[in-house]
Order: sequence, then C-alpha cells, then structure tokens
Amino acid sequence: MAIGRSPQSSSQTPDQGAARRPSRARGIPEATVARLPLYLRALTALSERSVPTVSSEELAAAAGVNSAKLRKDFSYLGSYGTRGVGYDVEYLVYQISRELGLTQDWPVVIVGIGNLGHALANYGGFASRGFRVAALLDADPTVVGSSAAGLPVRHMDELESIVESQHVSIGVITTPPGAAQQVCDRLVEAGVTSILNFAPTVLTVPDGVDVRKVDLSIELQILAFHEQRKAGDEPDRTESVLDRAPGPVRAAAAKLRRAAGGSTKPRTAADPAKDAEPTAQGKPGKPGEGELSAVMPA
Ligand SMILES: NC(=O)c1ccc[n+]([C@@H]2O[C@H](COP(=O)([O-])OP(=O)(O)OC[C@H]3O[C@@H](n4cnc5c(N)ncnc54)[C@H](O)[C@@H]3O)[C@@H](O)[C@H]2O)c1
Repeated sequence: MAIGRSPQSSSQTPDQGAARRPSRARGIPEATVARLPLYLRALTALSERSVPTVSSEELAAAAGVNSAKLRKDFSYLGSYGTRGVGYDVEYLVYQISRELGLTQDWPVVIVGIGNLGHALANYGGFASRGFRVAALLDADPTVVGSSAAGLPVRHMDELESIVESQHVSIGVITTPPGAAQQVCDRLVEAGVTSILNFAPTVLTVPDGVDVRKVDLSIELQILAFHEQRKAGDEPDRTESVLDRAPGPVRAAAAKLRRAAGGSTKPRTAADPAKDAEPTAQGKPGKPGEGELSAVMPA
C-alpha cells in the first residue's frame, strides 16, 4: 500500500495536466471525460422533452461548453453528427453513458452518516444515474443501527465484508476531516479503487486509486472573489468581508498590507483618503483588490 501514493485530482475543473493526460479507456483525454457528464446532463434533459436531434451549438450552449470543443470531444467517441441535422439525442445519451460506464450498476458505500451522509443517502440522483447505495457505514455506536433512506447504518467493522460481497469499487467519505485519511486507507485496503471525498482534507492514495474531492466552500470562496471584484468600487463592502473573515484570513490580510507598506488596520469608510493610494505595483488600485484573493486557496 505504501508504494506510489499520489494526491487526488480536483473535481469541477480539470487541471491542465489532465487535459494532456489520456484516459485509460481508448485514449480519451481526461478533460474530455470531465465534460462528458455535462453533455449527458444536457442530453438527458433534451431526451426527457422528446427532442430527437440537437445541433452542436445548441448542445454546447446547454452544457455550457464551447461548440468547437464539443465537436472535438465527440470526435473521440467517433460521433460526428449529420450536417444540417445535428446529433441524434438518444444515440448520444447511450454512447456517452456507455463511455462513462453508466450502463452498468455501480454499488457505492457512504462512510460517515451524519448531516451530509444522510443528505447523500437520501439523494435520488445517485440511483437514477446507476449508482446504487450498497451500504451506509459509521463508527459511532449511537449512529449504527439507525436508518437513512431506508437503509440501516452499519458498523465500520463490516466494511471489508460489504465491499467484497457487493463488489463495491466506489466509496464516498463524509466523515470529519481528521478521520478521512484513515477511512480512505481502509476503503482502499478493502478493494475500493475510486473515492469521492467530501471532507476538507487532502487524501493520499496509492497508484491506481482515483480520488475526486467536492468542497462547496471552495466554490463559495471563488464566488466571493468574483463578487469582490464586481464590488471593487465599494470599499466599505470589501472591508466588511475582511472584518468578518476568520482569524487567519484577517492575519494574512494584515501581513499583506504590511508587506505593501500600508496600515495593518482595515480601512474604513471614515478613511476615504486611503482609497486613492497607489497599490504595491505603484498604480492606483481598487480598495482591497489583491488582498483577499492572495490568501485564498488556489
Ligand atoms: N464538501 C462539501 O461541500 C461539504 C459540505 C458540508 C460538509 N462537508 C464535510 O463533510 C464531512 C461531514 O460533515 P457532517 O456535517 O455530515 O458531519 P457530522 O459530524 O454530522 O457527521 C460525520 C459522521 O462521521 C462519523 N465518523 C467519524 N469518524 C468516523 C470514522 N473513523 N469512521 C466512520 N465514521 C466516522 C461520525 O460518527 C458522524 O456520524 C465533514 O468533513 C465536513 O467538513 C463537506
């Protein structure tokens, strides 16, 4: 287990290395693989409305992808559409589902049945996409024996036998971050080779194990960054975000201000003259610009 441990890849945005890295299956780039679920979601919506065909432009808009990229992605599947007609919706749904391995049943275990584990267990979208929740597991004896989504919560001691008997290859981790690596190790030891990690921690896994992480707070931080940019001409608002930020963020912001030769105190509405000061680059800048973004995770 100790050989070749590697950190997980990030969900949501395929990294640049991933764009070049061919998928194990028939040389499809990972970046294309990451877009296939977006196409599938858009195509499924069209299929539900009984739309027979779709142009690359329409589908690209529905999936939020550039149409040239879409055509290139579909060329990896051997799907080129028909000029003047477009793509056959039903056939593409089948083709992408097959490529993603969704034409087979994927039993999944969820470990850590607290708030989030419950919510995921109750989420109907897994089953409708071929991901059957095979078992819910927890270490807390007061949680074990309760039920969620009609399934009993089972003790972690049963993990290995469940994974083996139900041929589980995908595990979902919804434990506190401190327990996540240990749970991950146990899942991998038991034979799980794909992990969806909701705990805000970086997991290391051996070669051959895929980890995807989901962190809604990172998405919110990215939105906060864009909101801050949009509100760049509203200094009061930006400062109030920093004032309410957690201690380490405030400390880092103060450090950046010191490094830039500015005051360590947050600027206030009663301090308007500071807003006209040049930034560290010597150009007039928007108040607060570059501060919060510099301390946010990449
Ligand atoms: N990714 C996201 O967007 C997102 C959103 C919300 C919460 N979270 C994270 O999800 C995790 C769960 O959050 P929550 O609010 O459901 O927490 P919670 O405390 O309600 O539930 C955690 C559960 O994990 C169990 N657990 C603890 N150690 C375990 C172990 N070693 N083996 C098995 N089970 C164990 C606990 O008994 C508990 O039932 C946290 O890490 C939290 O930060 C992530």
